[in-house]
Amino acid sequence: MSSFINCNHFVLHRFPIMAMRSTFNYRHFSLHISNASTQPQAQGIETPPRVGFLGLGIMGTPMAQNLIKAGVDLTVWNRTKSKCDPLINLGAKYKPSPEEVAASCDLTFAMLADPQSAVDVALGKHGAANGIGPGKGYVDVSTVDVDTSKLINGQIKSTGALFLEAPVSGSKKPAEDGQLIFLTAGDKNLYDTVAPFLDIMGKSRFYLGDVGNGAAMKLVVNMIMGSMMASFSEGLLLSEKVGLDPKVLVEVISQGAISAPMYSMKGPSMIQSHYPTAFPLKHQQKDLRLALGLAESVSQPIPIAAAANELYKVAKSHGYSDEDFSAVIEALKSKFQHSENQ
Ligand SMILES: NC(=O)C1=CN([C@@H]2O[C@H](COP(=O)(O)OP(=O)(O)OC[C@H]3O[C@@H](n4cnc5c(N)ncnc54)[C@H](OP(=O)(O)O)[C@@H]3O)[C@@H](O)[C@H]2O)C=CC1
Ligand SMILES: O=CCCC(=O)O
Repeated sequence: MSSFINCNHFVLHRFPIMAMRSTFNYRHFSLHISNASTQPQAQGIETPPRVGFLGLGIMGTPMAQNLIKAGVDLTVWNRTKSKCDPLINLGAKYKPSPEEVAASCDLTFAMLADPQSAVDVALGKHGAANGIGPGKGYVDVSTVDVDTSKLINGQIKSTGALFLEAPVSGSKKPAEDGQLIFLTAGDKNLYDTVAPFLDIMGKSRFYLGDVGNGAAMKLVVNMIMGSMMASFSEGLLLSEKVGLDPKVLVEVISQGAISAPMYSMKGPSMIQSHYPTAFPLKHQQKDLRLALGLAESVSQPIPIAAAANELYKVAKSHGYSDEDFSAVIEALKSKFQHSENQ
């Protein structure tokens, strides 16, 4: 049913999602969360774990839905309460603060917009850290920078709980289909404990060692993606300007060495100036900004990503923040290039 591939110290566990869903039974799941300062809790006792989910945006909602559909005992919270309602209708419980979610659950996942919101929800006034403690775990699946992840890790660990960072590769559709890729780092014990839940929401998971490595991996991946999308945008517009059919360009690319699913998925709608949001442009620009900080921290030049970041900033300034990141092409259209040069 599963295969284990060892790549040096990185271990990739692959489980076909359907196989996982058919074999996962939370009623027979034993919770083993321990660290140096705590004894294993409920070890050997078949306890249905209570799972919390904080942050029900584009990604958090389908991830939480998949947990509910798999039979997980789920408690949700979101800053805008109305986004909890569809999940409550599916059977989720609700608590009015991250603190109360963490206090009432064994494991708490968080899927927040950016570093500031991740810190606020984890460490703020009624944040999860106030309700968490020994025998519990906190899994932050948001895309944040290394320092933010380490800050949250330190505060969560100081309560006696365990911490795992687990940002995801894959967008809205993979989230809906339970096909995300988890880039995890932190407490290995917690990683092992949450693996069945990651396998409900995703198709693969990487354990990358110390806290910060998951955040860094995610930022490198999204740095590449942001630059690819900017370059693709230039190609689409250039092809059109020289009298080529951009639809044919998309087809040519799809058959060659630079083929990527992203181009085939986003190209046709970009040609029609249509950007249905899967990954908001503001989040792609946030990731490029954070990747630039990461590169700065080790004096690594990333001029292509720096140039791409400027384009996303232009697109944001013209109102495309909440559209899909493929709307970066708008920043290259003459109307905006002209106004930027004035
Ligand atoms: N969309 C995508 O394709 C992917 C996104 N990601 C990453 O996942 C994370 C979530 O992305 P996505 O779901 O698309 O984003 P959304 O913008 O759809 O959702 C953001 C979530 O964060 C909450 N939030 C924002 N600010 C605060 C705050 N100050 N306090 C409390 N909650 C807050 C929002 O609450 P509210 O509803 O009240 O606004 C919402 O639940 C981001 O880090 C993103 O970079 C990773 C992979 C793919
Ligand atoms: O962070 C967003 C990633 C989107 C994707 O991997 O398709």
